[in-house]
Amino acid sequence: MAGHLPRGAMLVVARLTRSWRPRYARSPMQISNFPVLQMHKSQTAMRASQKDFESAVNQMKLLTKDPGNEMKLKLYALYKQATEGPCNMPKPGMLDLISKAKWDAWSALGSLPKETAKQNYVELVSSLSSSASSSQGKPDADSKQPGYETLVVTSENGITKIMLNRPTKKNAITTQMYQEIMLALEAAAKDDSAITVLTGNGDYYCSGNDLNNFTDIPPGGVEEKAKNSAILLRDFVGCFIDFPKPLIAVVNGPAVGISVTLLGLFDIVYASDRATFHTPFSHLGQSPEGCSSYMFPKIMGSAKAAEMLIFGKKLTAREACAQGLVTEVFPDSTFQKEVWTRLKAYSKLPPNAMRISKQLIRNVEKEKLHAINSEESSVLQGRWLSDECTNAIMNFLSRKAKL
Ligand SMILES: CCCCCC/C=C/C(=O)SCCNC(=O)CCNC(=O)[C@H](O)C(C)(C)COP(=O)(O)OP(=O)(O)OC[C@H]1O[C@@H](n2cnc3c(N)ncnc32)[C@H](O)[C@@H]1OP(=O)(O)O
Repeated sequence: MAGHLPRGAMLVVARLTRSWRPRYARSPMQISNFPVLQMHKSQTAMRASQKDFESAVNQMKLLTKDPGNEMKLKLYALYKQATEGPCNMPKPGMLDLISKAKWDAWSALGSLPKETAKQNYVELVSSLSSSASSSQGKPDADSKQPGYETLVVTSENGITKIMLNRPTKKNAITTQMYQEIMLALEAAAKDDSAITVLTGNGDYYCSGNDLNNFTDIPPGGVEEKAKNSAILLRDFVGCFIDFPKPLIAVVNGPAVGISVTLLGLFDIVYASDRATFHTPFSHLGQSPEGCSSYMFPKIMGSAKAAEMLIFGKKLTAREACAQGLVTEVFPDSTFQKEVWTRLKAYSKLPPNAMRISKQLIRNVEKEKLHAINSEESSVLQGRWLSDECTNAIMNFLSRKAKL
């Protein structure tokens, strides 16, 4: 919670709990009696109907364990979005902290369609039931994997899903999140799943590097910070280069910066027609990473790659598909249903055959990709120390500039 809400909101949002009295003192938890809450996440995504939504809403009323303030805000926001659409309330005053926290959570969902909000709500309630039944010691094959604060990682039906989970910050990637994604990929490489999926929670896929990462300066000063960041970047991208199984990006909304460049290292990229693809490196005084300086010209030709990587041209999903960066675009209203139906079918293909085919394709240029990754990281290390970059980040952090 600390990283996700303003401090003031964090302090007072605890007061939300007063009107959310846990019922565990009164009756035992009965979540396991509600089949909709035992559905797997992808199943709920595929099937979320009005009935599922209403069941999930009813189930929340019976929840006996307090899910925590952050979760309550997420559920509140999704409920409002699902029933009323985008936030239509006037922004509450600064001193009305509870209403402000709720307003922030709702408005962070932007123009997320009602249907998607409904599905996400059902999924979230389902994930609560998974962790509730695990904590009761019941076997739970599709439970949310523990140990991640910035991600929701689930494994079921042969699919490991890694979901970026900072929706109120548009899933901007913090230093902790880089580390957790690496851990999740490392675990997914070894687990029983056939395919691995990366996606985002909320209205964004990912807004790229969290620009606040640059404000945490170690005792060695900015030079040490730049050096450590370059090492982190190289290791992070290295995990994508080496990932041994089919890796699929489910781009649920706009994507910025490193979340776009990395797409060149995925095997499939499915995008909602609401998604956009933006790499504003020059605007930020930075330079491309994620092996995009090699992969983008290879995928889309050097002129189109230059337009994106040098001039920061933002592509729509359809443009990105025409350029070969995206595999297929789906209408946002049916995106989750269509994509997960497709992925579920792919996950049933023989896993070893898929793994071997992927490695044949990747091994041809794995060494080259590692060399490019090292070079891009080293160039960025220098960029991070430049005035152009420092000024751009200061502008964003002082809210003078937005993309
Ligand atoms: C180890 C280091 C490796 C570095 C690798 C190199 C990587 C490079 C890149 O990824 S470059 C791209 C960096 N990203 C950006 O420049 C995006 C900055 N964000 C924006 O321009 C906008 O926030 C937006 C267009 C993504 C969304 O605009 P809008 O819809 O108006 O929402 P808000 O701006 O109000 O955003 C909501 C909330 O999220 C915070 N936020 C969004 N993106 C970032 C970000 N990248 N870093 C930090 N914070 C971000 C934003 O500040 C708001 O927070 P608040 O509610 O004000 O607390």
